[in-house]
Amino acid sequence: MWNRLNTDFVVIGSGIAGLTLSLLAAEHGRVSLITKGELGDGNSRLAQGGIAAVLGADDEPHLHKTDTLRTGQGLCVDEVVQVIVEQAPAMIQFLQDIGVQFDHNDTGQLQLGREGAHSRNRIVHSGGDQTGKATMDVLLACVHAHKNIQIYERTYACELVVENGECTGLLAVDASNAQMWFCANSVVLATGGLGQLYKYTTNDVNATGDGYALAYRAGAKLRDMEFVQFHPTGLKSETNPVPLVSEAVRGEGARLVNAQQVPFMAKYHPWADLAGRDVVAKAVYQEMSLGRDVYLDARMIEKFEQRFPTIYQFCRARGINPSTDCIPIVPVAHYTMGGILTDVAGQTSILRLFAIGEVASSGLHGANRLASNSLLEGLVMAKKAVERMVQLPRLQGRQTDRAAGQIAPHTWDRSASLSLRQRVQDLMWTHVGITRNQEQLALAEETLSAWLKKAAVQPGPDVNLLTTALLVVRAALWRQESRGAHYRTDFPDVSPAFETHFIQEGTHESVSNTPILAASTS
Ligand SMILES: Cc1cc2nc3c(=O)[nH]c(=O)nc-3n(C[C@H](O)[C@H](O)[C@H](O)COP(=O)(O)OP(=O)(O)OC[C@H]3O[C@@H](n4cnc5c(N)ncnc54)[C@H](O)[C@@H]3O)c2cc1C
Ligand SMILES: O=C([O-])CC(=O)C(=O)O
Repeated sequence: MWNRLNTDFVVIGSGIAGLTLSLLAAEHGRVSLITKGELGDGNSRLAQGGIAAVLGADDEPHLHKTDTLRTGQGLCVDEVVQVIVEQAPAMIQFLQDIGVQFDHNDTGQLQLGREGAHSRNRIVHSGGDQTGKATMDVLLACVHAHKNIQIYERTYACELVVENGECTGLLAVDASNAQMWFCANSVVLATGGLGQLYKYTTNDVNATGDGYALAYRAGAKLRDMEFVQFHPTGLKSETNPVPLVSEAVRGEGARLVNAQQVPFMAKYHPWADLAGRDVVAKAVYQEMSLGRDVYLDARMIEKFEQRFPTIYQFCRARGINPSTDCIPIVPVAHYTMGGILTDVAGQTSILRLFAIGEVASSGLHGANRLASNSLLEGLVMAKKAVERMVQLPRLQGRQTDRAAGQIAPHTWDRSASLSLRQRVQDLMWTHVGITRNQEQLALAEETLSAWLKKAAVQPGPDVNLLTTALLVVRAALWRQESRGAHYRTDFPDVSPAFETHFIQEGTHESVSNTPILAASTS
């Protein structure tokens, strides 16, 4: 039996987006905060480079906006970019007010770093390359201290409850398999990305893309799922996740070199090592396809250990000293630009269902995300969503037992089976990776569909994993061009005919067996 719990806001996910939203919403009512692992798990605490915000004397919001739009290659939503870059300095101030200590220079000003495709220095960071951890530690302390926030750790969000076109709750199971039905005035998906669909990724093990599948099954619209960003500089390693070597290292002067220690990026782009992430990842991939190993030469960076302590430790653990050795690197799956379609306040296509952070497609990133715009998006969209949610008329417990009753209680395995996860990761890496083509994608679609058919007998994480993988593949098949992070070897150029979005809309009826059929463009 689903055990009914009444609350005002249900928040799924405890990364930067979920924690910030919980804190702000808790000023207006009771928050139930649900997270798959321990509080604060996910990608946010791994963030290295920092948070982009216009704070320098030579910078202006319109420059940050221009950089974001250029990098997104025609698919950003202007209004959303405008709002997010304008709100950025206020959100940095918010973090400082609650206790986050950003790094300062000798004159006491915030130290502003540089990353790819930014025309100005505008990345604030903390502890050198520990921005995610430093920010999350403070947010976690605030959330723990707030009496209006009830925390549910090791609890897996299974299914959204939709009644009469409105999202009225969530079904979840905890580690003891207790089945909870959260009835709320609004439900927020802050479930992060899908990097774990890929064999090589920087993403936390929890980033399995559950939120996309939940939203799809509830009947929500998803946009631009083909755009998965590959970071050019994962530290060459067979571990999961692969450690990241931040783009900020190139911002401090490091250069990509071949085995002969010759820099090569200038031949690919005028901005060389600080070109957009898609350009650099593709260049590294091309060099490697010619059988050449690629390295990052960071030997010129003074006091590397102080500026990048995390990366320094990653390297030292593998016998590399960044001050004397070049660092072997590989491109790895890193970020999901596409996601659950939302407006500028995180409202999805289903009333009372919100999506914020990496799981959302707010329109900030388009076909390719500008570095350090993601933590920023999570912060701003958390604020915007709360402002909208508190205006909704209250449901006041109008949820009917029928809604949850439609979904039979299950014994949920809370993690996808290991062998299936590995098979999906291998398939996605080889067929839906940095480059893709019709043949590879068609085979991936066929294979994933067959696996999904088998898995759908027992709803759970396997179904979510496969559903999300299929959403990526279907979108990649549709986009017969190369734009941003999506590179089709059979359609290598940008096509004006595809300067548009790909929308996949779930059907609410598909709640237990997930046929992925409906798709449209807008
Ligand atoms: C190594 C690395 C470095 C990065 N560096 C930067 C950077 O410097 N600057 C920047 O802007 N961006 C950076 N990014 C990207 C950025 O960190 C993420 O996009 C961002 O943190 C996402 O925040 P989020 O709150 O949306 O999701 P996450 O922080 O990933 O949190 C998702 C949460 O949802 C929970 N969850 C998922 N599914 C379920 C479920 N079914 N039930 C319950 N809970 C669930 C997870 O457990 C987790 O708590 C980096 C990413 C990585 C991986
Ligand atoms: O540190 C990095 O390179 C990662 C980063 O900024 C981002 O993903 O925005």
